[in-house]
Parts: sequence; structure tokens; C-alpha cells
Amino acid sequence: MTMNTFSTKGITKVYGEGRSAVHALRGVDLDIPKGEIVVLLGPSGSGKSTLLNIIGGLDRATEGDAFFQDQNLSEMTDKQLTQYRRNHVGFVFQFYNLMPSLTARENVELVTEIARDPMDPDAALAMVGLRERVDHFPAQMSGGEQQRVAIARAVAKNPTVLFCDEPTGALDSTTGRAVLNVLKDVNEKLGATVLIVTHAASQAAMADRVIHFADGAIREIVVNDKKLTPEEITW
Ligand SMILES: Nc1ncnc2c1ncn2[C@@H]1O[C@H](COP(=O)(O)OP(=O)(O)OP(=O)(O)O)[C@@H](O)[C@H]1O
Repeated sequence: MTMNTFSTKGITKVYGEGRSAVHALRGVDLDIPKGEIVVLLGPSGSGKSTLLNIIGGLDRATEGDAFFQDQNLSEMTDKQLTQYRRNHVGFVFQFYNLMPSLTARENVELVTEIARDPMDPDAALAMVGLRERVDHFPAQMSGGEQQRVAIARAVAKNPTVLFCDEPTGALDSTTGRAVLNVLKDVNEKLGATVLIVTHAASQAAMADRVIHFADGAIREIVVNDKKLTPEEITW
């Protein structure tokens, strides 16, 4: 039997209350098998980031259960959620979120110093092709290089799962492709489950599984028999 990294049952999320309530998720049932690359697609406001935040332990569902392996995130205390994020989850965002006053290595060390089973920061930076740039500051690097530092920072803790919210949103297609290649490597070499939220529908071709979201619910799940490499994708 395939072990699921995530399994959700009837997840709903309502922001606010009364007349101003926003129903961001309306009952999401989902299984994400271990070690897959999963792409979440859907219009703006359809609930993709909300789902990512809930299974990433950054936010809580209003109702329903979200399991990470056999642990119910919905029943965890705030302290347990912090431990879950610290030990298992890497996050990559559209705008890198690097500390401008720290070098690439120091940005990665922010995470490795508190992680349970970290990689060597220089090894993480070498993995994303930045061996020569470890002592450079974010302002000395291109957008794609900064995003690769952010990925190195996320993978240096040896995460079970890597969440990427619009990781190529601020990049041109050549640079974006290099970033997707790094995510593919992380999936293949570290065995991490990788979840990518994107507006670029063509990136779905590199996924094992594509989840189409609409209006707070899953509209369709497509399993790709054959995946394309990032080089084969155009967008
Ligand atoms: N903190 C919040 N308070 C109130 N409403 C929120 C909050 N966060 C998200 N929403 C609303 O929940 C809905 C789902 O938002 P979400 O960010 O999950 O969508 P998304 O599919 O990720 O969109 P995008 O592609 O634009 O990032 C939207 O209507 C949004 O306005």
C-alpha cells in the first residue's frame, strides 16, 4: 500500500463571520502519496494557498481533518504544529523572503541551526548550483539565484515535504526552468514530496499528480502517466 504524506477529510475554511464570511475551502478530500511532485492549479482566490497553509501547519481548518502521515494536524497544539513545521516542512515563496543583511550561507544557517537533522549549508547551496556564491548577499544575486538560495534554505533541513507557492512567479522562463529543475532534483535525490502552487498551467506537465481547484473545492485530479522535464515545458 502506498503511504500518503497527506490525507484530508472534509476540510473547510471560513475567514471572518456573518455577512463578511469568506468560504475559502468547501470540503476538500485529498490524498497525496509519498514522494510525488504535485501541482495545484486554479484561478486566483480558489483556495490553493489556504489549503497549502493548512497542510503546512501555518493555519488551521475551520472543520475537517488534515493528516500528515498518521498524525492529525487538526488536533495538534500550537507547539506541536511548530515542531511539525520545523522538522518536516520546507517553504518556498514567490518573493524569496531572504534576509538582505545575511549572505547566502547565513540565510541557510538560519534554518540549519534549529533543524533536527540538517544538511551542511554549503552542501545545500551546492545542490542548487550556488557553490561559488555562498558568501554573496541577496542584492548581489539575480532573482533566480535568490530563489535557489530560498530553496537551499528550505531543503537544508531535510524536509519530508517541500511547499512552493508560485516559486517561478517572479522569474523569466529560462530562470524559472532552472528553479523547477532544482525542485525536481530535490524530489528525486532527497525523496521529498513536493507541492507546487502555480498559475502557469504548463508546469503541470512535470507533476505526478495535478489538482485542479475551483471555488474552494477540487474540480479534477489528473495523474500523469508520463512526466515532462522542466526543459520540455514551455510557458
Ligand atoms: N486571511 C484572510 N482573511 C480573509 N479572507 C482571506 C484570507 N486569506 C484568504 N482569504 C480569501 O480566501 C479565498 C481563497 O484565497 P487563497 O489565497 O487561498 O486563494 P488562491 O487560490 O491561493 O489565490 P491566488 O492564486 O490569488 O494566490 C479568497 O477569496 C481570499 O480572498
